Amino acid sequence: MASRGELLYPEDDRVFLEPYLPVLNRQSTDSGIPFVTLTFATSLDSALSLAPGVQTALSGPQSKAMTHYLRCRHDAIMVGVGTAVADNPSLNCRIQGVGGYGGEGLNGQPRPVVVDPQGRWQLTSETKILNLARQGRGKAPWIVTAKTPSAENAKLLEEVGGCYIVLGSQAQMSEGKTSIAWLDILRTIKETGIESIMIEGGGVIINSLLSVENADLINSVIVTIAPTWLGQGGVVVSPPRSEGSSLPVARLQRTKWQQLGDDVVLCGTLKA
Ligand SMILES: NC(=O)C1=CN([C@@H]2O[C@H](COP(=O)(O)OP(=O)(O)OC[C@H]3O[C@@H](n4cnc5c(N)ncnc54)[C@H](O)[C@@H]3O)[C@@H](O)[C@H]2O)C=CC1
Ligand SMILES: Nc1nc(O)c(N)c(N[C@@H]2O[C@H](COP(=O)(O)O)[C@@H](O)[C@H]2O)n1
Repeated sequence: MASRGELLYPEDDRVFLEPYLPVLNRQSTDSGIPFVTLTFATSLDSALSLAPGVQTALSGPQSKAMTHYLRCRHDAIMVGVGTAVADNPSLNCRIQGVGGYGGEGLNGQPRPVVVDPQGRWQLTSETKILNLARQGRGKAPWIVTAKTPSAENAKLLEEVGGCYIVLGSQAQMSEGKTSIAWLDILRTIKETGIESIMIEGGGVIINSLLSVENADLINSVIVTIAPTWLGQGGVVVSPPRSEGSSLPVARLQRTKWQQLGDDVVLCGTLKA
């Protein structure tokens, strides 16, 4: 029986996901980047949320439990600053038996990583990730940035054992936006000892990773499809086309479907 908000994801369902997950206890590989799983929940009109900055529950209880199982199968979990600001997420794993939720220490908890190149995320006493780290219910976050962090943010982060990863020299400015090449981000993450990472969103992150230029960095894609439409104005998954390429958008291989409650979970691979 699950307690304290713990989620249950049955053993039988776990078997289905196995071909799409990093190998358990695998040794470090020399690929230069971690195993990358892109995973998110979408509506039938490809929306992640009703509007930018609005958190929207799409997953039902079973697929939510599946997402939490994925969290315990990766060393790290990444979101963009848009998601961090909109959702104030926990980004921990609330599966029964995982460290912080009935298990020992923080064993099984992923490291939250937030991509925030311009220091938009203001940490406060209300920031859930910090409070969970303080309570031993999740790991302290790392923030990938291009800017020297504010003294207030740095203090709050360091107090719970988190840190900034400053990639200023790799950052590029275009039309007022700062971006860092995904290869640089993922290489740096791997150098810290992270062997696998699940990337949850939001829209900007997913669309840029699914562009033909970056899709090769992704091993698996696991999408929860909720049987609903969110209507116009939402944050949608619709990657840019690469006009010069023979394949203008990414396409999944080795696809499989699983029904979880009313939701459908689609798994596939991208890396050749
Ligand atoms: N349904 C689902 O599974 C999920 C839904 N969401 C929703 O998505 C929405 C947030 O999405 P977005 O606004 O698109 O924000 P986002 O979470 O994708 O963050 C975008 C920001 O991340 C930074 N960033 C992304 N790629 C970068 C790169 N290569 N280099 C440097 N910085 C980079 C930039 O500052 C960019 O503005 C929210 O409404 C949230 O609730 C978020 C995650 C999952
Ligand atoms: N799998 C999934 N289903 C949904 O319906 C969602 N809205 C999301 N959002 C992602 O989960 C994060 C919230 O996680 P916590 O429960 O706070 O740990 C949110 O920030 C999105 O990354 N995911």
